[in-house]
Amino acid sequence: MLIYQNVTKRFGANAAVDNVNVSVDAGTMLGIIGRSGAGKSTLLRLTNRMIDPSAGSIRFGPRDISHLKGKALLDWRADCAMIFQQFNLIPRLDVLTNVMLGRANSMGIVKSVFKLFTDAERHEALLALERLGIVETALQQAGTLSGGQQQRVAIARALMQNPKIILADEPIASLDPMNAKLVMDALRDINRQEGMTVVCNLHTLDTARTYCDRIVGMRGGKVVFDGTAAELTTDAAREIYGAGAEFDEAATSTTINDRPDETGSQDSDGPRLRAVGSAVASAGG
Ligand SMILES: Nc1ncnc2c1ncn2[C@@H]1O[C@H](COP(=O)(O)OP(=O)(O)OP(=O)(O)O)[C@@H](O)[C@H]1O
Repeated sequence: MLIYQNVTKRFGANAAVDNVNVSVDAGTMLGIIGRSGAGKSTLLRLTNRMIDPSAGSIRFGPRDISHLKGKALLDWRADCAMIFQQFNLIPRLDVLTNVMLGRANSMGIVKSVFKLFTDAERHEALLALERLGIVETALQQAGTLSGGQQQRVAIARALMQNPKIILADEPIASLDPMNAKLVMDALRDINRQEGMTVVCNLHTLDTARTYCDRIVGMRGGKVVFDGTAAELTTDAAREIYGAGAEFDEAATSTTINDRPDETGSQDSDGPRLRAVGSAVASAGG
């Protein structure tokens, strides 16, 4: 279980995350939504402890991860895989090596610098790539792959880390709808197959609705919605994104929806809400 208790992060006078209280059951696929600047990335960076909270605590199972230092902090970062919008691969290295670098935290800096991987690790990395449907790219330079392929390499690298939780910071924001769907399908598959907790920042409301068991909506650093896709009503979406936001249907190009029956029947404003999510994201970010 992941528990945020009165978590605040201030940058000067600005509370980027403002007294957040959320408990996430193990094995949940959690989506965090909100317009640009709402505090989504800050919450993830607090979770993997790239930054320290100004107040409050974050617990993962029995560990209070908000005040870890030294080896305990390194251990937590190894347990906590992070996927970024811009993939963060090493473009000149081949795909297989990039995936095996997921082991770097546990194998030590010297071994990873000299790329001293075992046959078993190579095999495991190939299996991860196969699972992601891109094993044929194993010997290509990572930088030559499409964005969607690179993000799947990043997911394979995360799997190689043997994490206890995956944090994904807008993993599909740079991808076209088809690749976005492949990446979200992969994250959901890992969540379902391994029972792995996945926390995913998303720009688009419809993606959160389609893929997430639970959705947290942030605005101005605060949690203003916490519920299921079905509970995310028109009013709740307005509260998250700001009422009366002007939007243009043409800005809704990043919608993905592989469960049209469910999302289409939840309420008659479904397409409009999707438009609000995408348009606000486009305008703000
Ligand atoms: N390192 C920092 N120094 C100062 N202010 C910061 C820093 N990081 C974030 N902020 C501020 O904190 C607030 C929340 O930013 P954050 O990046 O968490 O929002 P977000 O919801 O992830 O936005 P986006 O969707 O655009 O990524 C913003 O006002 C931002 O300017």
